Amino acid sequence: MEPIKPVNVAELRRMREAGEKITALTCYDASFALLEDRAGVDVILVGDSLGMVIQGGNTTTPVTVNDIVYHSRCVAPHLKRAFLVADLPFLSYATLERALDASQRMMQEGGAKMVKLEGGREQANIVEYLAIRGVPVCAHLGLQPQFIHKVGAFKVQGREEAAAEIMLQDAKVLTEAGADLLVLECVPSSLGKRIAEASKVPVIGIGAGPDTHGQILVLHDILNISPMVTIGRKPRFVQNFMEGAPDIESAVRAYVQAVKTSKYPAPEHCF
Ligand SMILES: Nc1nc(=O)c2c([nH]1)NC[C@@H]1CN(c3ccc(C(=O)N[C@@H](CCC(=O)O)C(=O)O)cc3)CN21
Ligand SMILES: CC(C)C(=O)C(=O)O
Ligand SMILES: [Mg+2]
Repeated sequence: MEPIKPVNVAELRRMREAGEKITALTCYDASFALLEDRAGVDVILVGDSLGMVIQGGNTTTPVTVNDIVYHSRCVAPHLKRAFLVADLPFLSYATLERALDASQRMMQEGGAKMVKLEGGREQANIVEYLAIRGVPVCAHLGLQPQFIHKVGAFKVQGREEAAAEIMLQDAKVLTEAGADLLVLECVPSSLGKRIAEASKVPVIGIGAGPDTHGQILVLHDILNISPMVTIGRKPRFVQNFMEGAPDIESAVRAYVQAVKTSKYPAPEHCF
């Protein structure tokens, strides 16, 4: 049997070039790390969404660096192939020094291979500061849940042409600063397509339409057990992959297959 080749930044770029969709999913513990890795998920994110699906809050604001490090440590040792990304939580990258300290912990203690941070061109100096020191960075544009208390609600971003232009430029500035990956959340499909085509690095979408280079969803959402879908309102981009699946691993495999074959997202999941 051939040894398993771990996914890295170069492999993600190759997949984009080859037109192979990148599959990504959040994960917070060992059992699901083993399951997702086995199911062929390419990118695994220890997301600050854990504030909602693990801690039961309404926002990601209370999540700390310790929380992400703890869950990354639960996940990292069990991945043979998947590429592990850790979210930098609220205010953990408010200064260059804090961003570097938090990233050091994510990589050295948590075992993450990349950190993710929210925001546009205003974060470029932080992205550069990390990238030139060997910290791979994923930038996160569109809906930025860490801005919920300033914005008031989780809603679609970049609907106006002026806002779309700014986001396109942000993507360019962030990749020029050294970002190796982009997450694009809750934007019209037309803007998802424009940013994906213009970007020099792979773009992974969530509610960003079918034309990004990959898709990411929150694990508990595809299993239909997150408070947001059972108690609250289900976001448009969420699909329940437990429907028709005999068990959890089959549901995760169905998600991977649906992304790889571009069956997900369907028009009803897009803005
Ligand atoms: N369980 C879970 N799933 C997620 O996808 C998720 C989290 N938690 N926590 C962090 C953020 C918050 N996210 C959200 C939360 C709500 C909507 C939402 O209700 N969106 C409306 C948009 C309405 C509009 O502007 O038109 C929707 O209908 O999808 C979207 C993303 C995505 N992330
Ligand atoms: C939804 C993804 C992109 C995320 O940032 C998270 O899970 O925290
Ligand atoms: Mg997040």
